[in-house]
Amino acid sequence: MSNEVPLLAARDLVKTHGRTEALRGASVELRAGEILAVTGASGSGKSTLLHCLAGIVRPDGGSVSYAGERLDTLPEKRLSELRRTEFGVVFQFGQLIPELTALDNVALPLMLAGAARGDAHERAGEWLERFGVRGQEGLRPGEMSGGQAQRTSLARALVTEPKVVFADEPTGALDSLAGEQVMTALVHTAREQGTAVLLITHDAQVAAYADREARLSDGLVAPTGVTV
Ligand SMILES: Nc1ncnc2c1ncn2[C@@H]1O[C@H](COP(=O)(O)OP(=O)(O)OP(=O)(O)O)[C@@H](O)[C@H]1O
Repeated sequence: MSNEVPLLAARDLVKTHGRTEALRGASVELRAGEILAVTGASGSGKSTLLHCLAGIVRPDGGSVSYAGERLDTLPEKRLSELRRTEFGVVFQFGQLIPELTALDNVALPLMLAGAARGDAHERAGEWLERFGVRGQEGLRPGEMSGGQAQRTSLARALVTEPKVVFADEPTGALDSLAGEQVMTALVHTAREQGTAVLLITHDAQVAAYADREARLSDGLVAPTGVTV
């Protein structure tokens, strides 16, 4: 283990959904620029861990710190600002806005951050090009292939140049070729930008793209992180 201060750290996280203890004292760290795969069986608590780390859900116990700041106790206003400026998220089913074109979907986070429409569109176009979604800027998500839509989601997650991208099974709905293209694009861009990635997957081939693996089992992270 390095002595470097982690960018994001969860300690002894507990989260209960009704009677289900999704997390039972899970601890995990993510360093700046690191790609960490969180793996584990279905129901082991992977998504719940991601939601707590990304400040989407507050844990019932334990702590989450981002760059030395406690997220779990942060007022909602500051938390949503942090999510908007420092974090990007990608889910299994892209979750693009179906009524908006690819260009507008990617421009949206910039406009929410105050960018003018023209500037936001220009940068969104550049990011779509980086992710190989060239010439499809005017398509709506339903008119794109799964891989194109997911690469558009990556562009949307990275367009604000966040410090951390949270990716929950980003290839889970794709065939293996499209999945490889998505992972290659994500890893390449994260390395280039120095973006840390918390990648949830149950697929060993996807986990192999990461620097390190943390395995969840019944709401706990296995004692030693496995290096891949
Ligand atoms: N909103 C919720 N309400 C009730 N139970 C929930 C909720 N979210 C998660 N759970 C339960 O908590 C446990 C952990 O779920 P979680 O989605 O975090 O696991 P996971 O490892 O991501 O699973 P999968 O790989 O199937 O997505 C599961 O037993 C799940 O059924």
